[in-house]
Amino acid sequence: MPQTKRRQVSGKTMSDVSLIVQYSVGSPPLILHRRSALTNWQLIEEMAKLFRAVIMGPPGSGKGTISERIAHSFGLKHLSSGDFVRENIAAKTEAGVQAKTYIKKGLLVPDHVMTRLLLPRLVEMTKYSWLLDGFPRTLAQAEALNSACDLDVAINLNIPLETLKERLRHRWIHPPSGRVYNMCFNPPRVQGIDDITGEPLIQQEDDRPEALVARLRHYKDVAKPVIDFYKAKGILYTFSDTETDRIWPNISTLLSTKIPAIQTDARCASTH
Ligand SMILES: Nc1ncnc2c1ncn2[C@@H]1O[C@H](COP(=O)(O)OP(=O)(O)OP(=O)(O)O)[C@@H](O)[C@H]1O
Ligand SMILES: Nc1nc2c(ncn2[C@@H]2O[C@H](COP(=O)(O)OP(=O)(O)O)[C@@H](O)[C@H]2O)c(=O)[nH]1
Repeated sequence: MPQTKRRQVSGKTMSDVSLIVQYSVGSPPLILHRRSALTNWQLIEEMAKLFRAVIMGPPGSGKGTISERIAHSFGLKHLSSGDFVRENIAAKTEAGVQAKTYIKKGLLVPDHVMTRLLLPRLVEMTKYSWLLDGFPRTLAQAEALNSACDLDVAINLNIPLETLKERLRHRWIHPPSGRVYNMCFNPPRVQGIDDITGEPLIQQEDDRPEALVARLRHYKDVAKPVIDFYKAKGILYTFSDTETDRIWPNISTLLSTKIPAIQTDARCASTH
């Protein structure tokens, strides 16, 4: 698992060896004394509780930007539904071919195609902690996800309409990778050019203010039941502000209380 680096301390016998488990980048390492190899390995597997979260919010609310910060600071895998869709389209999988027909028309991919495309990818991630960005967008997707795994946290970004319009007016993307820039907030090194590949950036048609109002109306309709679903589960955390840099410390504080809490539980278990 990416945030859980295990290494054995050398120079000791197998029955005496300690394991150092680091749950997240920068977190204090948890040292486990290995009295009996088999039982403690089993214990460690149980203790290595994985962290699973989703991030929701309207277009332009900063899901991608904040997900990158979370992934970087807490060592979680950032799973983007948009990236999965693009990968499947590029690989011409059956779900990818179907998804492409909807995306070309500027539509959301239907739930059954989206879950067929995404859930197998989550199965590949069973050993990792992750943050899922862009899924679920509908109640049907939230229910499908719920039957596949237990979530620890659902982050909900609540950003004023005028801020969304302003951000998307300045959003430029690199379509093959999904990399996102903003001419004010995080501009590319050379205007209109992707930093990594040197390829041209584009502005999406549906980031125009006229298109955004319709997208937002649709978002509100489909997101409300998802938000209610996570609220009822007691895992919903909503953040409201106009600036990512002001939201970020609050999200960071929330996650640092959640991720070490798992570590503390594990430490208790190791002493019994
Ligand atoms: N959970 C989903 N359900 C349905 N369609 C999806 C989902 N996730 C992605 N898609 C499809 O893939 C496309 C690209 O997704 P991506 O999240 O990268 O961009 P987006 O829709 O412009 O999101 P945002 O503006 O919120 O960043 C979407 O426009 C949509 O057609
Ligand atoms: N001005 C400004 N732009 C931001 C801020 N946070 C994110 N952005 C930009 O706003 C746009 C939308 O952010 P993004 O992360 O793509 O949002 P998403 O659609 O929810 O994934 C991108 O161009 C970001 O670079 C912010 O606090 N201020």
